[in-house]
Amino acid sequence: MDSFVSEAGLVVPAVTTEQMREVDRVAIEGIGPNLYQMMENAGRNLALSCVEMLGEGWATSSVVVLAGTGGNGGGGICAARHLANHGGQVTLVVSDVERLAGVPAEQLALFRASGGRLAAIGDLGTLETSLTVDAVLGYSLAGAPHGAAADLIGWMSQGPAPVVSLDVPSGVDATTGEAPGVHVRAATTMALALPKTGLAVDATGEIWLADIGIPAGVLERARVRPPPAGLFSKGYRVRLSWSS
Ligand SMILES: NC(=O)C1=CN([C@@H]2O[C@H](COP(=O)(O)OP(=O)(O)OC[C@H]3O[C@@H](n4cnc5c(N)ncnc54)[C@H](OP(=O)(O)O)[C@@H]3O)[C@@H](O)[C@H]2O)[C@@H](O)CC1
Ligand SMILES: [K+]
Repeated sequence: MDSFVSEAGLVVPAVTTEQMREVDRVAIEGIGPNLYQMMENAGRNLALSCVEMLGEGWATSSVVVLAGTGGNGGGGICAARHLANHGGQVTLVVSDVERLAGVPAEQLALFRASGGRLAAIGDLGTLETSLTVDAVLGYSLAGAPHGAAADLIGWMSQGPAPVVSLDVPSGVDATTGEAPGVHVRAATTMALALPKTGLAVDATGEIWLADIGIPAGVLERARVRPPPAGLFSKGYRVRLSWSS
């Protein structure tokens, strides 16, 4: 079993998709955090990672955010809003705007009010990007990517710009690390709450773990080991490495 270790040497337990789904269920159906809170923390941490990856003068670089129709997409749309709010040159492309619903759809309404640019998937060929955010598919990947999601993955693979993936590189199975079809090769992957067992693969690139505010009591109720105390003592994102 691959273990994930912080730069301070703390061993962080990894979870399968099923375990993460149970954590989400306990949080959303129980005492919280609710999906709005978790997605906001995810998106804000992702925006901060983008700013750090682009460095000084980040706001003059073009950022393309590719979002799918579910929670992964919602986190990407949220990050796009935060970047646009701070003056970034952000272009958002959603795989299928009509299929957005619930909290992800509300994230899009917020993005539209941010002044960021929403482009159609047909405009992909015209887009320039210095950094691409991969928020297409998360841990609910079901089979080989198809349709618009596959098109977005293909677009990311053909360009030189680095890709930062939210939670898991799109097309990679969050439990096994296998890719049933096309998948993203990320420069960086920002995992949410806990590393997934499927992240111990090269497609992940650098692994960062973002805290999205889930208390230890919720993890314990989901029968998942909480991360070691002090893991986030220096901030909401920590770099992890894995050793097979
Ligand atoms: N606490 C947390 O951890 C939080 C986690 N969060 C994030 O949510 C993510 C999980 O969200 P999720 O369950 O909505 O699914 P997600 O992975 O976004 O997929 C969405 C859609 O993709 C599609 N699709 C699937 N397979 C496909 C294929 N082969 N080829 C093409 N399309 C395919 C399918 O759409 P459909 O086919 O039904 O139209 C499906 O509905 C998780 O990874 C994390 O990033 C945040 O919400 C914050 C809190
Ligand atoms: K992703």
